Amino acid sequence: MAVPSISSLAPLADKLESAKRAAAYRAIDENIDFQNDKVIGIGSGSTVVYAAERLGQYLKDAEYSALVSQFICIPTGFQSRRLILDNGLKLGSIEENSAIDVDFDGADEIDDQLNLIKGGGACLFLEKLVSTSSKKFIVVADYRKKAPKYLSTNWKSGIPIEIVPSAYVRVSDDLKKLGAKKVIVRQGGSAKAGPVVTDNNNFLIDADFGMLENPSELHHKIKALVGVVETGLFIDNASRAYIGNADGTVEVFDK
Ligand SMILES: O=C(CO)[C@H](O)[C@H](O)COP(=O)(O)O
Repeated sequence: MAVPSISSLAPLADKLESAKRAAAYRAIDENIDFQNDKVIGIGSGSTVVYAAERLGQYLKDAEYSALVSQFICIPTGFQSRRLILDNGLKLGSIEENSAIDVDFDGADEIDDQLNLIKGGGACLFLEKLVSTSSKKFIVVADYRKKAPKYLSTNWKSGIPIEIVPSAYVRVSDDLKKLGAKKVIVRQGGSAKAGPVVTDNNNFLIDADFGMLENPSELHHKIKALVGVVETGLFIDNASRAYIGNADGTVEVFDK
């Protein structure tokens, strides 16, 4: 079955979903070198679902099938592992494939320098490991994610930070000393009594520092705290961002 052209797709009932799909499909179409790429990163969240779906469509297309069936796809957590398997793609590990050709992932917010806040889905550590191991990191997102200028303008939940569980009190105190207005250990809510546990058996803190004029400096200060595994600030990492709009158009931003 031939890969359907984007212009031939019927719009989805939900405009937001159509925007995510348009961004993710175009990102896959324009950023994979089918002859030469071998290792593909597949991130986490609701937008990258469409990126995996698009790659699955290429797998079913006789023209691409032999090449795509040889692609090794590297996941960023449990959800993305399922996306890879459910679309018939070959699952690999970062241990065996530490050099990735191109990675596709979502974002919680994107500034005008293509710095990102990530970790809304609790997968930030593996997302950073995979994206920083990739020659190209392509962000796929909908129109709600573009910050007018600075990060933490639209994303109000704070910066997600993965921490070693036993350090949660110490890190919370240290984050307040760094200027955080609000620090929360992320809770499972009605789905789990107690903190969210990441795919790496760690906890997450969401720390609200207000609007971020210098996300790089803040990232380095947080990263230096004892007990911090990684921050959800992705600085100077993304190569390009595809942002889907409600009217079906997609904007592309380059680093
Ligand atoms: O960082 C993430 C998970 O840790 C996701 O990529 C981010 O939350 C974006 O998700 P969505 O595509 O659902 O908006």
